[in-house]
Amino acid sequence: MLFEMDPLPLLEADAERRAALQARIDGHEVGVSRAVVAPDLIERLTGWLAGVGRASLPNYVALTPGAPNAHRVNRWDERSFVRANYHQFSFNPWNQDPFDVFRLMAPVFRLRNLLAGAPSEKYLGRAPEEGSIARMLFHFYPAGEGCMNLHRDPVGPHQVAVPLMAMSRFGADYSAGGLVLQDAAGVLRAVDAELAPGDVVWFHPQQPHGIETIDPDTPSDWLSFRGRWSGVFAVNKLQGEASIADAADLGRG
Ligand SMILES: O=C(O)CCC(=O)C(=O)O
Ligand SMILES: [Fe+2]
Repeated sequence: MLFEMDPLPLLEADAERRAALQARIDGHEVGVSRAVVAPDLIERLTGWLAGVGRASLPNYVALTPGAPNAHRVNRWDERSFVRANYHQFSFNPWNQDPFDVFRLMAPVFRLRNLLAGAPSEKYLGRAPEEGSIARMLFHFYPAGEGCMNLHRDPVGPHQVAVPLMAMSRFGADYSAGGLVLQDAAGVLRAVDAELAPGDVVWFHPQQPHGIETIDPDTPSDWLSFRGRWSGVFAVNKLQGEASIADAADLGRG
């Protein structure tokens, strides 16, 4: 169900290619950019995050200017617009880290902005723009319990396409559940089997999507870090801002 996209540098350089890509995304087709980050680097990054996840006390940190990067555990947290079970590791552009994640992920954030008609570096500076900032979020869905309800994300000047990075291997790290997207005919389709760590899928924010429970028959263990990682290239409003609409939870599908 995925279509292969032009390489990111070609898309960044060519408005016509971007328009053709966005037309397919608007039609609820799902594109994929292959090997945006090398798999061995993904493995080092997720290994580091798992260590942070085991050793740090999880916290809910409000998104305010200068907020720290954070590790949060979300277990059906009613404060979330979309109900889910996962570890979240959030990175804000004003903080630095050993992997230089915003430099590593910059080509994806730039294309995300250009598709939305925004300057390529928007939201990536040290200060918020329109009350919003780019955030690199790493989500870990533990086997046995990790999931996210089906939902639609808002469309606006900040986004017309959502990029998500695969960071685990279907069939090796887990063998059931994962990312599902509703196609134009209304059928839910699983895509993880078609992805390798470091691949990025691009889809329309209003296209219903979610994470089906990872290996639902496995006893869950929030500290083993057996399960599924993904990378989310987000633009989020700061606490108290109304500039961006909220996501809409569609339940368990
Ligand atoms: O964690 C994922 O891969 C999906 C995240 C998502 O859809 C969202 O945060 O809106
Ligand atoms: Fe989403």
